[in-house]
Amino acid sequence: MPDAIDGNGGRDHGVLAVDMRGVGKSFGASPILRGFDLAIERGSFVALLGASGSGKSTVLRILLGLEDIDSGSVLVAPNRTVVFQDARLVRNLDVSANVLIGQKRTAAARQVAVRALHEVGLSHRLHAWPHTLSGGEAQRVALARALVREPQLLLLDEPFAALDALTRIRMQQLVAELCDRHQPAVLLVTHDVDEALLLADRVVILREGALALDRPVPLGRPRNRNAPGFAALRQELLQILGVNDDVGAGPQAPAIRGAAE
Ligand SMILES: Nc1ncnc2c1ncn2[C@@H]1O[C@H](COP(=O)(O)OP(=O)(O)OP(=O)(O)O)[C@@H](O)[C@H]1O
Repeated sequence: MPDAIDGNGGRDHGVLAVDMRGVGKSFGASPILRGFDLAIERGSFVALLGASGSGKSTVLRILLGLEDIDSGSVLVAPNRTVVFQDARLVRNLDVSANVLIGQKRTAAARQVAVRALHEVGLSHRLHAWPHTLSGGEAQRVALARALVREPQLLLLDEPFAALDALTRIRMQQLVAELCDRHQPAVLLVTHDVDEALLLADRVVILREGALALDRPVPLGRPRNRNAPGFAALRQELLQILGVNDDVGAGPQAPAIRGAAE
């Protein structure tokens, strides 16, 4: 288990929800994290990008206490919760009971659940069964379940990856609103550079076990993809991730065009 941040340490922990220093982690002979550092201030939204297999989910699992580390130190806010790519609802519990999983089901708790479901736009589905929900609705329930815990740290592991493009946009807007209102610290793992830039105060990139970039996102809110500076930031991140997002302009394209002219 990582140690809990209690605000009494020698470092300035009172303002941090996450403080990972020099973390090393291997699976067998494969080093995944090598001297990985990440600090997240309370109330701050950080997006973690990186190639597939670079170790993003491993970072989240370490913060959840599901993986031990080999070296370094990890301090984390004790009140933390996670939303995964799939909502992980319990099939034989209705929506409001799913929101209250692990909580005492008092009348006051039920009121909190109703309020949270209202916040995510699901007041009309309080007693629905999980199998009757769309993917977007199920993720809203997962968000409501996270909200009722009033986490100091909200971990989001590609929470929109399984949703269609339009639902994804709506969910991004919802998460931006909820985080603005509740102000948890957030660590969002995503493959989507636009999503990172739309939501985060800071973007960090994991490469070869360490941070290849730790960059503030100097865009106002609410945000959209047409904001001045958005496109330039997007290019910068794609370049560091080693991605060229031109479609149809591979190395062959000019020669083929030339041959046809
Ligand atoms: N329990 C485990 N045992 C052995 N190897 C593991 C284990 N968990 C993860 N790995 C390996 O560690 C590496 C990092 O995995 P991780 O899931 O953290 O990457 P990721 O950046 O989240 O990837 P993706 O973007 O594809 O989800 C991968 O090579 C993975 O196969």
